[in-house]
Amino acid sequence: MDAVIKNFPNDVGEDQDGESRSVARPSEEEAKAAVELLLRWIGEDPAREGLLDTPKRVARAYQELFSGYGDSLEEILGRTFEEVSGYDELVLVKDIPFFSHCEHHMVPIIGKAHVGYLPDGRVLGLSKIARVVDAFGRRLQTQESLTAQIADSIDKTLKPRGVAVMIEAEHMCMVMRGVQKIGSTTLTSTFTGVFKTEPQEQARFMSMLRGKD
Ligand SMILES: Nc1nc2c(ncn2[C@@H]2O[C@H](COP(=O)(O)OP(=O)(O)OP(=O)(O)O)[C@@H](O)[C@H]2O)c(=O)[nH]1
Ligand SMILES: [Zn+2]
Repeated sequence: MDAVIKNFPNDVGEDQDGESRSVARPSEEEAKAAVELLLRWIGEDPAREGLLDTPKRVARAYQELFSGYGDSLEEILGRTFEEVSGYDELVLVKDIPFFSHCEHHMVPIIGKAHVGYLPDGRVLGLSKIARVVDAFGRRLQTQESLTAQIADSIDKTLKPRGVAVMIEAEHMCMVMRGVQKIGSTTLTSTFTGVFKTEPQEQARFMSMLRGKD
């Protein structure tokens, strides 16, 4: 064991029960041995030339694909600034591409996130919204949790009048295996604040998303 990483599956530093959690992290050698085992599990020979460096490559690729566990939401969302022009209308960043992995099969989820909020004096740098999507996307996920985590983290740190998040994604566990439904898309949405309490705000988000505003 060479380190202990904090696992933040559901929120900024908390698990689904609201308690902070940490898991023991194996060494890179241990991770490589696990990949070698999986190679044998699929019927491969880890000793053949083409596969000699594969455990190392996979262990490193996993570090990149799952780098979200190391991202600090406080750092990403900590820098907000006052909107001096007095703009207090909907800010919508749409079509943010992301790659995630489903927590059931550990295969890719490929999709787009649409994130909107109604400022209450302070605004976020636009790139930070895309960074939040990546920070939660680069973890094992369900689409529902991903949607809720993006909304919650922006809601808690920026404290806007409301946050609206919609995600459209294709789950490779439904495409490449199992029911094999190529082209099926899953849509999820979550609303906080006035998007929840005022139907016309939610309708405005939806029509702006569809380009009708
Ligand atoms: N709600 C939800 N379900 C998901 C998501 N990603 C994958 N799943 C589903 O998780 C379920 C896991 O079902 P299980 O019956 O335990 O696993 P399985 O035998 O591999 O299921 P099949 O995919 O039907 O073959 C499947 O129905 C997947 O489609 C997600 O983001 N949200
Ligand atoms: Zn899956």
